[in-house]
Amino acid sequence: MDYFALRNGVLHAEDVSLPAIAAAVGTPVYVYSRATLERHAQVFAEGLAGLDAPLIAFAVKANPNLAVLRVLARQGYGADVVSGGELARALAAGMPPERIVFSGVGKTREEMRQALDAGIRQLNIESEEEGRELAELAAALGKRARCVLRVNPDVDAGTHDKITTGKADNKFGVPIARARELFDALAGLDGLALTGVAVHIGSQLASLEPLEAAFAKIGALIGELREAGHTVDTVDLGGGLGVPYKAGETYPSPAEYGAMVARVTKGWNVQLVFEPGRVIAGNAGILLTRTIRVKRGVAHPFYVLDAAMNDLARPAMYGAWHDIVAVEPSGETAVANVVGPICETGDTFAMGREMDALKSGDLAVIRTAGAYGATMASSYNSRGFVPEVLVDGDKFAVVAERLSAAAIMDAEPIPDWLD
Ligand SMILES: Cc1ncc(COP(=O)(O)O)c(C=O)c1O
Ligand SMILES: N[C@@H](CCCC[NH3+])C(=O)O
Repeated sequence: MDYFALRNGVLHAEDVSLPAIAAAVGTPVYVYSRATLERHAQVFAEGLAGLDAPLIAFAVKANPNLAVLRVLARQGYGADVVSGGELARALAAGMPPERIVFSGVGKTREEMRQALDAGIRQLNIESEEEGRELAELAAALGKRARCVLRVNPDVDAGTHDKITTGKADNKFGVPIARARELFDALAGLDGLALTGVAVHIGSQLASLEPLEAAFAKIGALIGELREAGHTVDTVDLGGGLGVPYKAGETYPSPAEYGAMVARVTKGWNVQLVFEPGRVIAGNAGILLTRTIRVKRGVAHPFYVLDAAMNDLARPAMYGAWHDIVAVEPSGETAVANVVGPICETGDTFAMGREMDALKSGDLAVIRTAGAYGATMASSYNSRGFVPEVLVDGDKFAVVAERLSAAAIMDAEPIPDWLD
């Protein structure tokens, strides 16, 4: 069921018409559907129903909005965080520390301390140096840091190069071949309780095969570590499930993913942790925008939107496709270039795209923008930060205010010695 659907010719988010949101909040604006977030959270959890009490930790980087996190916390979700800021958000949204895991290749000492103070479930350590620093810090605080070792299985996830994380030359994790040696070095340290492994090979995966290949390598590693006398009670399988960005595309379902995981992890006898991001939030959000100008081009017209690459970076950054549709489609289609107003040629959402015809003033929607959308926004060209709205049935609320260019200027003092 699509909670972003036409009703009497007008696109709605659940029971709220998008023109009503545009009138109240202005554009561009991200709009999230609570019902969609909840359904995705439930479908993902149901996909894992064959497993013994897995921990599902939403990858906060995908959508760190506090209201969104609160919705997921209410679904029993925990959080996968990668910075002190994300940790603070997960806690503020009501995620219990025992459901929070901390990933990331460059945790600072201060962030480690924050994690220890909060008493989170585990830190996923990514190097020997990090493990030693954490051990020393925890011991000094009279604690033992619960942690797992993130390994790099050298598996090609078959996704965009910039979001592949499990190939040998990527910065993430430690080479799987060194895992045993690092367990030998770290597991005995006073300040550490190193009792598991983590793996995450990339994002927007279109196939389960690379995941299965990576998980099989983890299975072999568990045997090797246990044989060497180490405890392995936790395995964090990361996130990565892709979602359709084009109408009609299909991706592996959470049920297929869960069945594969159940088959591969049979007999592991560990607590499994999952870190889904995009599959939960991606199709739970859209970017609502207004057409500022329709400009004649050589081959195709340019539709200049009031949303730009600073609001949604994915097309400029990865050449990513997002469907773009009119909020009140006239039934006419056109072939157009869809761009933002920023002074970069890369500020382009689509080139030569057959789509709903738009004229100046028309509202349009960029779909599948609930993950890695607002969270990657900037204020480039001094456009301010895009606001966010959460819809719940027939009501909606601003859950992130527009941070205006003026508000940003307020945080930029000019030193008096420049006078
Ligand atoms: C460690 C880690 N876990 C989880 C995720 C979430 O990935 P996705 O949004 O593809 O599920 C990411 C991002 O790729 C990540 O780096
Ligand atoms: N930002 C990326 C995903 C990165 C995943 C982070 N590990 C995207 O929009 O597709």
